[in-house]
Amino acid sequence: MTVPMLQLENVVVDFDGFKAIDDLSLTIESGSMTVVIGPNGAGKSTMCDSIIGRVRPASGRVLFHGAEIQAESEHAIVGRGICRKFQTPGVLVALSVIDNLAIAATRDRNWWACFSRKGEAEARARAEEILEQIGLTDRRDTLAGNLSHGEKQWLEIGMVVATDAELLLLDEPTAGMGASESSQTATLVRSLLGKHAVLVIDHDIDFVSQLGGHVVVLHQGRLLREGTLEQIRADEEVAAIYLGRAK
Ligand SMILES: Nc1ncnc2c1ncn2[C@@H]1O[C@H](COP(=O)(O)OP(=O)(O)OP(=O)(O)O)[C@@H](O)[C@H]1O
Repeated sequence: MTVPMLQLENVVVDFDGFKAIDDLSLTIESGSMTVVIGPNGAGKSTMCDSIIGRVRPASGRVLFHGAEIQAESEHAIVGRGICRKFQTPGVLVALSVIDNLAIAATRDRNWWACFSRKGEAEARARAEEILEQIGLTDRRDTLAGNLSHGEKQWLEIGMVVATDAELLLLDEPTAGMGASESSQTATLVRSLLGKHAVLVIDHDIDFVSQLGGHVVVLHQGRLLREGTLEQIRADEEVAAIYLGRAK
């Protein structure tokens, strides 16, 4: 029997008696796409926080390739190959696009990073590849601070990709984007699958439908439903608590 890449087993996250995550179990396979939706306060960000070690579950387990990681430091979890992009772009605004990517590609995920930095040439080559993948070739030498909001988001996705993490967590990658940029983002995120597994949190149902992944609906910290978007859309309870409300 093969061990799934990531498993949440009965995870509970408790903030002073309030269960932000309540007995959540979830499996993510290598190379796959999982899209997490749910109303405000459903626990989506807290779920990601529990995967990357930012919050500690009160009970339950988080397993990466079968190893328990719920008590590990964020640093150790990044070292295992899990990397998160936050909603707000965190690019280095005074550096060019290519330099941002090269720095991200240089960072060695292992704890001895300072002794074993990837070769400069290797990192530059990887940065050029990613530049093309994120569609910013013609912005190569532009300072990141001069990019549009959408371009910054793509650069940051590129920086997460440059870490070569196996599991990428993308928290609202289309925040602040228009329809055309969102659609390009969906194409970019889909292009990452296979080499990476991607977990996306997003509110925008058009974007979710363009991603075409396995959809998980959280509600009050619990897994309400999971399935294809079509199955989720057809579910009356989901419509009542989430899709109906979003209309
Ligand atoms: N550090 C904290 N201390 C106390 N309560 C918290 C903390 N972090 C989150 N919560 C609460 O936990 C619940 C889940 O929050 P969370 O941010 O995970 O939801 P979400 O689904 O990501 O929401 P949104 O879509 O609005 O970002 C909310 O009721 C929130 O107020």
